Amino acid sequence: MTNIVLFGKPGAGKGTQAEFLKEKYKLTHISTGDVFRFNLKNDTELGKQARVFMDAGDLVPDELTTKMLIDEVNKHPDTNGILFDGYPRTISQAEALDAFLTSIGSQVAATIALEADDEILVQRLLERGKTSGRIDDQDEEKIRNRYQEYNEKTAPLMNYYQEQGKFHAVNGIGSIAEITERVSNVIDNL
Ligand SMILES: Nc1ncnc2c1ncn2[C@@H]1O[C@H](COP(=O)(O)OP(=O)(O)O)[C@@H](O)[C@H]1O
Repeated sequence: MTNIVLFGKPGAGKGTQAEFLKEKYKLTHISTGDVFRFNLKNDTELGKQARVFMDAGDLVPDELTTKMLIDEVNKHPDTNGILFDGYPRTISQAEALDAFLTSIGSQVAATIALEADDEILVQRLLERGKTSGRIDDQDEEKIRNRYQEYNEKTAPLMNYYQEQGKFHAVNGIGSIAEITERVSNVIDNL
């Protein structure tokens, strides 16, 4: 299994790139944000538990998120590899992911970060909020809260993966195709 973690701030383009990369490398794309939104929409028990956190732009608690993530991965026993989008977002999640992948005889092959300037990203999210219906994209204060969550809880993961020699940064500004090309260069050289 070639497991890739797509890493980046809210709005950095993880979901957009994932759509191309999953086709190109025949990977299973798991977006924790999408799984949560699906559960919210269908008003499942998980959705009910996650809603308050998501609507505020806070992270959903690790235990709930990790359980959901493992359930998703287990739905694809024969996959070539997983493209993780939005997970892990905390050190505790990264450790849980490592432990889980080790338990199935696998590992993270690489973490690829899409880098972009905060101000550009906030504008992108506000644009997306006009059409996506996502509550967390419509309010600048909630967006700023997501960046704060990112800086406090998610940014430390860069070090975590750097120490393992698995961290690769890619310039996330450019056309979608240009960025796919940059990410592909990293994957092709693994
Ligand atoms: N790994 C995670 N841990 C905790 N909460 C998460 C995780 N992934 C997604 N969420 C929740 O879902 C929301 C939306 O996720 P996502 O679409 O990936 O966000 P963004 O567009 O901000 O990158 C997050 O703000 C958070 O509340």
